[in-house]
Amino acid sequence: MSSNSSQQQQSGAGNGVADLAQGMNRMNLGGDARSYVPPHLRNRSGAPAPGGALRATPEPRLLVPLHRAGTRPEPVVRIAPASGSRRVPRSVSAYWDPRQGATSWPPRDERLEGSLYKSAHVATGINFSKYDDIPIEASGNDVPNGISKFEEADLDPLLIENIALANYATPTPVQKYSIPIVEAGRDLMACAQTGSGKTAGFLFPILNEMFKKGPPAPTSGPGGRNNVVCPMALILSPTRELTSQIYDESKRFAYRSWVKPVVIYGGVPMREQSYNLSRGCDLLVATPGRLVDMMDRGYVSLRHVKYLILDEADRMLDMGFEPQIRRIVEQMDMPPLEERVTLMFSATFPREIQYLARDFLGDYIFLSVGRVGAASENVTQQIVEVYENEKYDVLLDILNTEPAGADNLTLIFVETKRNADMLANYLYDANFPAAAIHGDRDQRERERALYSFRTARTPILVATAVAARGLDIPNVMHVVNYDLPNDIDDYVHRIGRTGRAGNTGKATAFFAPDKNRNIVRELIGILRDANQEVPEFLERAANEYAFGGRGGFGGRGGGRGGRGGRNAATRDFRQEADYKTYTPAPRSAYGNGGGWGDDSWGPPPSSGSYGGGW
Ligand SMILES: Nc1ncnc2c1ncn2[C@@H]1O[C@H](COP(=O)(O)OP(=O)(O)OP(=O)(O)O)[C@@H](O)[C@H]1O
Repeated sequence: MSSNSSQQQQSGAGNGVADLAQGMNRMNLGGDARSYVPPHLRNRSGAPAPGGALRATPEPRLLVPLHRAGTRPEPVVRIAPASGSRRVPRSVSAYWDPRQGATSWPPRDERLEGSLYKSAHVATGINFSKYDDIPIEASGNDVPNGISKFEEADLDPLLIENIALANYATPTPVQKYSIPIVEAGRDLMACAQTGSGKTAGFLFPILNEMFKKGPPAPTSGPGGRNNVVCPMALILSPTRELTSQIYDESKRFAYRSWVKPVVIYGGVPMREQSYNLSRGCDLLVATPGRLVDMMDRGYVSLRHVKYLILDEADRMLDMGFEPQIRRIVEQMDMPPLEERVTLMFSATFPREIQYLARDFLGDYIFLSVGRVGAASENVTQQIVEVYENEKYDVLLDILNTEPAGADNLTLIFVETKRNADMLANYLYDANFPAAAIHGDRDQRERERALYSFRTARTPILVATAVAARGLDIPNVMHVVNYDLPNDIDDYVHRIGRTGRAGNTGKATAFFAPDKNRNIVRELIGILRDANQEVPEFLERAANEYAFGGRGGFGGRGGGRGGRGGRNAATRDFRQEADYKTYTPAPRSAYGNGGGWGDDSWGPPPSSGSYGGGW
């Protein structure tokens, strides 16, 4: 491609056994964890003797962070030598010389590699190469050429090694372009289908730049404070689980480098997170609410941020999050947009959000892989007409016909937290081991539910929209929309929990004619775009809705695919004729029916028409 606008789960009472067993495991772990003293802290006063009696962990004090203010970074031992471990205690400065760059890498650690690279990787499926057939459009000024292989990019040798360890042979389309775009120092708004590798699409280029450029020169902390951590890259994402997943991915690719990723999110005590921060943080992965808390308490400063990434960017700029994002980006100490690289990624980018996003981006490149807001063609979609009172029976039929199991995890979406708990309980009582995840469960319960789903102890997970975006869970073969969402983009993200990385999957949606007519036209658009069958009852419902005087086709903004549709056909809204004069509809006219806030903060919806939280 050349330049210039180129075409180119609460476990209910029923599932208590699995939860209890796991809870006990955790309790044991917790006890061990409290007695454990890292080797480099042993022999300090107050530390228990190895094997000694448990004692309460003292409130961790802030240690001197990597980017200590006012001095050169002190050698900070990042990996403590455990007896019998092959890890060698070395300081960061032993691997990084400001004049020569990386001088050597720490030795490989097979045990660590085993946990970093084996457990999380989803095998790429038969349709992986088909990603190459998806049309790519990159628009903006001076669009850099894409790459076709990782080797073509000027990647740091350590990153290449880590990519090989992850078994990534070829870049996905979004990665082919994001790498050179970031290398050219450009801002990016990237829209690509669910499961198509967007996470690596932003991690690879920012880690690459960080590996090459090294840590920033230390400067004084705000107000002369020197115990504030100043990450060089900040990744924001809407949910705790997704944030945690991105952190895991960043550890894989930052392996053996000087870059230390840290994760912070709500729902868990701050103490451990602030302790982790105090040990140095170069790449921070956060939910907005917890980040604001940490900044207000003076743990974090953003003044060294060179790379700002909004994953699920359309969600991050939606009404529930926008005020926090503005605060973080515009009202704290983050460098202005000319002095940082800002990247936004999602599978959906409504026009209104593209409009808003301009406030955070410089002269950005818009990259779309396939149609903006389209569902992955790797997911076979089936829509079933079911009235509310029939849903449970139809679900049992499905589960009896296609039993969920270790290789066939089934994810069921419902609209309300209460229904999530109730349905999981009913299923459990009917001998279908199910867990539930939603925003009213505490974080430990949420993690337990997700863990028991991933490990197929409960191969059915009933979820609210909290699990709709970004989660990459191997072997999710079937997504059931027990309740359809009010927002078509939520539908696209939900069904995108299956059919990932070139694998195929199946999605079944219960269309309730009495409730779901508001998204019928957009749903038809999604089905057609993905070459799926459109059932006759849907066409009929669309016609009835159109002539029933209920706001006309498409509801908000004229419907998908039409001029002015939310995910406009013309993709980059800057290419539309009315771009200069365009002003979005009042914010109350759109948004996300699924919920609000980062589930640790945020105002409740002011309008009764929304889903009432995750
Ligand atoms: N180049 C690659 N080669 C092989 N597998 C890859 C490659 N890039 C990503 N993957 C794998 O593809 C899966 C999906 O990637 P990822 O979670 O980044 O998708 P996504 O586009 O962010 O999806 P979503 O829109 O749902 O957030 C992951 O299991 C990841 O490990």
